[in-house]
Amino acid sequence: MNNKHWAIFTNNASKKNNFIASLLNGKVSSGFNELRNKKGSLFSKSVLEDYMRKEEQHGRKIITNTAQNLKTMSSGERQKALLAHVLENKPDYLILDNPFDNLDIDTQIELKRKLQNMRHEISLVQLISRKSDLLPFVNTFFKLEINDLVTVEKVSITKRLQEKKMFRNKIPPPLKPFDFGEKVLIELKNINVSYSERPILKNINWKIQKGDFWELRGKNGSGKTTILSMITGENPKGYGQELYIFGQKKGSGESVWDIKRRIGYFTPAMTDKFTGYHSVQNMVISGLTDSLGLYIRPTESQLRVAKDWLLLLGLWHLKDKLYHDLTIGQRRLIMCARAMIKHPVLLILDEPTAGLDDESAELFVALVNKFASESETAIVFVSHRQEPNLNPDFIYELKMGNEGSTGSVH
Ligand SMILES: Nc1ncnc2c1ncn2[C@@H]1O[C@H](COP(=O)(O)OP(=O)(O)OP(=O)(O)O)[C@@H](O)[C@H]1O
Repeated sequence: MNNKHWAIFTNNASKKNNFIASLLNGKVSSGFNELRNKKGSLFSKSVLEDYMRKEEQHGRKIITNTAQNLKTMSSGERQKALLAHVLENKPDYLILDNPFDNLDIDTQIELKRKLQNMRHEISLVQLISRKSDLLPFVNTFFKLEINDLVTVEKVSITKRLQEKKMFRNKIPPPLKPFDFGEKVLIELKNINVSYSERPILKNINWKIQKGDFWELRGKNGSGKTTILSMITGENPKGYGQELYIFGQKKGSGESVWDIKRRIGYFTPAMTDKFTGYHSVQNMVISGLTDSLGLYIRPTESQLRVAKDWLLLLGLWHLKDKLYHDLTIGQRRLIMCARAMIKHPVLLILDEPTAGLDDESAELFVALVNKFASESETAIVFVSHRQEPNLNPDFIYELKMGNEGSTGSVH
């Protein structure tokens, strides 16, 4: 049987959730008649997050019968667990919301192969924001313009944005000078980590110096998040090891506050989930006060530097709008500016382009490149996407092995 399969191209303004809910509730739009009265399942990040919340609330595993809970699994391990779970219910069709986000290249290939193999048994509806993710056997194409489905011909790979259209101004300088004098910011010497006797990291040696721009690569489960939690001082496995964070050995009485105030951290979950009601301008300024959202009256100089950032991003006209009312792409840029505004000693960007459409991802990467070249901040950028325009100075790559992942510098 030749099933019909759909790709729905979304951008950051598309109301994906409305579409998904209607389809699953049997309100089938024209163009999807084959799915009428059929049983559908959803494979998405928000479904995974729901299960994670439920596991925590009920204190037991819900979709797996392994010893490990979803929360401590790597993103790739979670995605695999969810796919197995949604297929157990034997749906007639499966909605896949950006299924390749957060997956390493090999796991993406494996998932593509799996979906290809089941294309005769099950119909697939792929919601897709990066055109390079398109499943090759999909035969029907739509675009979701806010709430409206528009038929499209197979969309060609997007045109590149004109460099000159991006960010003409310089990165606004910090209000206060850089506050760490030494060259070496972070040093991991022969770091080993294992969980329940399972080795994860083996003899990791990594030095991050002032102004370095690093990309951190590695397959799902190779230990990238574990390394980041070492750098931010949050992982207790760092005790007793040769881990130096801003000059201080882990466990030598260092202040968590001192570490945190020197690090700008950006991850999409924190952007997309933020629920307070703050103006765009205040969200940017809150990066100077180490709060998420502004709870004090801003000073003149804070207002001035926020204006420069918003002008740089081309979002000055939105300064009084609620952060909530922006598109996802705009929110990510604002949160990235929020993390950069004080020129932290170290900026960590954890899968920052996941879920963005091609154009927004390109804009985001251009902002990071510009910040790297015009500031003294060191940057660690973690991504599976291998963003084509990212310009890191070095790549730190984790390679998985039986005794844990080892690292190398390129
Ligand atoms: N608290 C924990 N208890 C048990 N196992 C853990 C814990 N934290 C992490 N792990 C395991 O350590 C391994 C490395 O996880 P980590 O999240 O660091 O990988 P990652 O490289 O960030 O993966 P991904 O790219 O999929 O996010 C995984 O196999 C994970 O299941």
